[in-house]
Amino acid sequence: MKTILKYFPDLTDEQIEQFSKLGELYAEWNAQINVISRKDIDELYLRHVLHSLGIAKVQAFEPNSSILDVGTGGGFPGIPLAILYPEVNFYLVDSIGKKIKVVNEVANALGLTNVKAEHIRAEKVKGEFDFVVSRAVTRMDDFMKWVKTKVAKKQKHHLKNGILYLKGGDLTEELQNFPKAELFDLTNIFDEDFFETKKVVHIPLKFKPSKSKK
Ligand SMILES: C[S@@+](CC[C@H](N)C(=O)[O-])C[C@H]1O[C@@H](n2cnc3c(N)ncnc32)[C@H](O)[C@@H]1O
Repeated sequence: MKTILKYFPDLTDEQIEQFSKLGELYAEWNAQINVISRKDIDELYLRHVLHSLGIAKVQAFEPNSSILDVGTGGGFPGIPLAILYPEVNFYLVDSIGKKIKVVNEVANALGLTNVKAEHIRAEKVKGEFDFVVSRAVTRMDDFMKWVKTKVAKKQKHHLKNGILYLKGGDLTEELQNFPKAELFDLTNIFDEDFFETKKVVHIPLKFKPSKSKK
């Protein structure tokens, strides 16, 4: 928990309490339904919580915006981001029902009213969102096929939109079809030793305004 406060010193008491409860909640749920590897549960705050919050250091979310977390597993990056942004609406999806059960249990135990979690494949999700976030789900090409139609084309009052994907490895080949992708290295954002998933890929999606009919 100290690691979180080091990089996010302005948390409210409620947020500190919610982040503090995560360790116990995941340990309890992981004993019943394995959603996090044993090795990682011991380093939950570094490897999962702070790691997920790397997205917030790349892009701050505006109140009332909507975020889709694709392949959230046990709730990453969605749950830590939902604690950090209580006024933002999060929709967490995964194709495995028991993982979504854990996400719902954790969100309820923390009183997170800004989280909706559903057992549904990414390809079947309806609606549009200001941002799509994700961590370690699939190759960039496949991922973009699933999600590119899910980023809001009308930007309403929001100035920004796009995709924020936490991904590891050498992304040169995977990103060659996405020239606008920007890469942010977590080791430049946090002074911590992360494991292999070190990059936040940000793909801003700009839409041309539709031409008015004459
Ligand atoms: C390696 S896990 C990562 C989980 C979580 N994002 C994390 O970082 O801890 C990948 C997750 O993606 C989910 N997944 C894979 N294909 C999916 C799809 N088409 N739609 C929704 N979820 C999917 C899997 O069920 C799994 O929970």
